[in-house]
Amino acid sequence: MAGNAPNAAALIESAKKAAAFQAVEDHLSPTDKFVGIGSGSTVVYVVEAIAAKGPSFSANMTFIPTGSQSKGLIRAAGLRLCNLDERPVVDGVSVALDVAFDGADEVDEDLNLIKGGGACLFQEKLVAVAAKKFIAVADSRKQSPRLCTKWKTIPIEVLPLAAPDVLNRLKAMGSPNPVVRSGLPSKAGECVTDNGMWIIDAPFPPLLLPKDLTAEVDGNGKNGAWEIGKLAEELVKLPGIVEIGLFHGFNGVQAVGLGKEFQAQKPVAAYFGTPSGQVQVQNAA
Ligand SMILES: O=C(CO)[C@H](O)[C@H](O)COP(=O)(O)O
Repeated sequence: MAGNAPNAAALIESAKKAAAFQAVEDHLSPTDKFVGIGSGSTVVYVVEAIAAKGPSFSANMTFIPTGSQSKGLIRAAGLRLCNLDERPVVDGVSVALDVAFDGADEVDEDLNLIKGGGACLFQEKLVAVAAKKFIAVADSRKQSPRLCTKWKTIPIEVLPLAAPDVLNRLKAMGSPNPVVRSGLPSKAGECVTDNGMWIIDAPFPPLLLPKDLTAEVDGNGKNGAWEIGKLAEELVKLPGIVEIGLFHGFNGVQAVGLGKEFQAQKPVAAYFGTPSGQVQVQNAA
């Protein structure tokens, strides 16, 4: 019956679906009020999983999108939509999202992420940091010990006017061949984000974790090796860069202890579907 065996693409789709359904089952509580919905092909199944719970489950929930694809998914599923800047303000502060679900391009062993393969990284980061709890969903190809191992470039959202200077600066920082992402095959010219910006894909050698640093290896890029936090710090300082696709630092649970609510970029858990139908969960330590 080999002719009836699912092909590789179908196995990947079912892996994404399994991860999304399990993540929703484990992390979406019936009492949640505000829920972030990310972008990409795996998040489609997150919305499917929520819709499958029936209208009464989500009747008191409001869904916050990370871009136009995500907005369309929320609307098509008949869920209540609210833009990030339109959520209620209590005691002078916009209410936190109870949970946000999003895909990822690569996830390292400390739950740092590369995002932006779908060019939605800026709003994705805004939604992630507005959530008490951020959950990543992916298929197991995205699991990696260090970022820039499998997904070899960091997506960077830039003001178009600044792109030539940012490209030069990235080269000076050790990125061998950063390029402005093309919109082809669907759009001639550059890929334009939901925010009217461009994306630069900047290759870097595998990124170090703080625990990789030693007296000999300080992770500041001088020997080509950047530690994630140091690289992120340098990149966001560059004029013209609007946001970067590195999600790093601490997660929502740690943020409360640090008094840094609304600054947590990392997920508290990542769900990976495998081609064999299993779901592997990587929880924050
Ligand atoms: O960051 C993203 C878009 O900017 C996506 O979440 C990421 O590219 C993963 O997408 P997919 O689920 O299709 O693999």
